[in-house]
Amino acid sequence: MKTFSEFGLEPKVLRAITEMGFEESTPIQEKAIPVAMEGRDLIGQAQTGTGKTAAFGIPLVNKIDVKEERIVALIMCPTRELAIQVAEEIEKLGRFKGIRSLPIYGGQDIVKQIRALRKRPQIIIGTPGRLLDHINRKTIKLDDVQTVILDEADEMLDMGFMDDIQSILSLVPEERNTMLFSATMPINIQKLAQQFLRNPEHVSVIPKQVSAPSIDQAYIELHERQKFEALCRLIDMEAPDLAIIFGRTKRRVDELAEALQKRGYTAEGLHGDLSQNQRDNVMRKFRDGSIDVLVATDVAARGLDVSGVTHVINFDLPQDPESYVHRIGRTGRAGKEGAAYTFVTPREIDHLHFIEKITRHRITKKPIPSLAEAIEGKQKVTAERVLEVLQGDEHNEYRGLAISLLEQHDSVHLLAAALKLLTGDKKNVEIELTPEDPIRAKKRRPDVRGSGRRPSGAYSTAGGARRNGDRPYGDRDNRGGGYNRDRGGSRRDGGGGGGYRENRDYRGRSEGRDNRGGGGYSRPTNRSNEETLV
Ligand SMILES: Nc1ncnc2c1ncn2[C@@H]1O[C@H](COP(=O)(O)OP(=O)(O)OP(=O)(O)O)[C@@H](O)[C@H]1O
Ligand SMILES: [Mg+2]
Repeated sequence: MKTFSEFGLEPKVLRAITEMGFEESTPIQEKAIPVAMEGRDLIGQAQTGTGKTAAFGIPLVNKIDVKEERIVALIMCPTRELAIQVAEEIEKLGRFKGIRSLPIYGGQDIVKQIRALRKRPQIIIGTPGRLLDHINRKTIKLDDVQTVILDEADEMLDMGFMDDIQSILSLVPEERNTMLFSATMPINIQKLAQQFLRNPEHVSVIPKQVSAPSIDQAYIELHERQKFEALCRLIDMEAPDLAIIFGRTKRRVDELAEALQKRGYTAEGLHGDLSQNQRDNVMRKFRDGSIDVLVATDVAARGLDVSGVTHVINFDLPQDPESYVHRIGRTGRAGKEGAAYTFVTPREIDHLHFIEKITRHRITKKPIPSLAEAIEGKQKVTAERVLEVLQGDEHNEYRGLAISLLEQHDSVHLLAAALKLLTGDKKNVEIELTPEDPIRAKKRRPDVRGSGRRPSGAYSTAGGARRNGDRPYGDRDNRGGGYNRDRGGSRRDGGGGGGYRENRDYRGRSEGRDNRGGGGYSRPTNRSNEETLV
């Protein structure tokens, strides 16, 4: 691997990279940085968590003149959280140079954004909808833009941003450098690239597996009603530093976060029905460790980079293999190890095997953790905490008390009692979640079924293995069309007792949109997508 000093970057940029703790470039960076520095258009593909942001961020920050008072670069991202995250990374990279960058996204006060724009940022990082708003209000001018970057391009198209992206790109001067990053290269991305990129260099890191090898993948087969108990045991057993739990719908996420809180875990939910402020708060708390479990819909599956995420748990099986790869890719980032667990109900087993086939990775079956394993896990954490305190000297003030207690009691008993107190008893709150319908594999087109063939051609690389150029699930415009989700209603728990009672209370579900599989949902074209979609 190359060190960053070999790219011929400015000393100030190099210094920023060093301060960020990057020593060697990642494979995608090694390939992409020289191409970008030559000013060539680029299409980039690489596995999750391998530093794509810096792959375009470093050459971008390197080439911008700090004296510039106009917007010279535009980065488009699918979600607000990603815009914020990418902006933070750009900010860090450009610190010593004094580069001014600004995230622009829906849900944030537009007047505040207009004020921030007066500080003459050189780089704008935005979601397409809100960007277009500013362009129409003439508060953002693209006449001087020399570099455009599309991050998570396939996701942006899936979210219905094609029209917006086209409008935006057609306003940028043709004489420019364009870079497109995408996990997959479906036909609509290829068309977009043909339309807006000039003789692009394909920069891809082709992995044997689609997902990062540093992620240990397992699944647990269980019934819907066993999921919550299994989740608590799994968390206790594994004692994650930080965990992300994915639920299928917004309702699911809300219920799950609340249920976990009732059991004494520090968990919060993240989905698109929360206000921007709430979303920012949850993300901040998760990043600084004041909560250690984030329960999320697929809104958190793409691109989000929180260091210290040791576990991803798919409480509900994801809709498609691609979503699976992105969800589990929230752990095992930047060369670290991670564990991914997926809950699968018996009726969903076929779907899981399909995910295995497309991702070309075997997912190991594991049993539901036993109560004993859960308790053991919790006890281990307590013991570790005690031993950690022992390292310091803050416990010295308890020595007197310890001595006097030991004079009266047996040492083992005494320590056991203290450990019990520290471990805390699980709050035995009865929890009921509204059951979700199982995911069922759609009837696949015969040419795709079971083929699992390797992709070929320049366009089908990393992500191609998943997609295979074809769409195993049909067109994503109506993703979910084949699942039973689009009944427009769902069973609701009748409450009472330990199990589920069906009272056939069907209700309309806006949550369906979390997975873009809800009833009657088709690709939106309105500009407030990023506010409503996930
Ligand atoms: N050369 C490097 N050395 C060490 N860490 C790095 C390096 N480059 C990037 N990182 C860190 O790796 C993490 C993942 O990077 P990033 O978010 O850019 O991944 P990504 O490829 O965009 O992933 P995704 O596909 O999920 O969007 C970040 O925390 C980033 O700071
Ligand atoms: Mg990314």
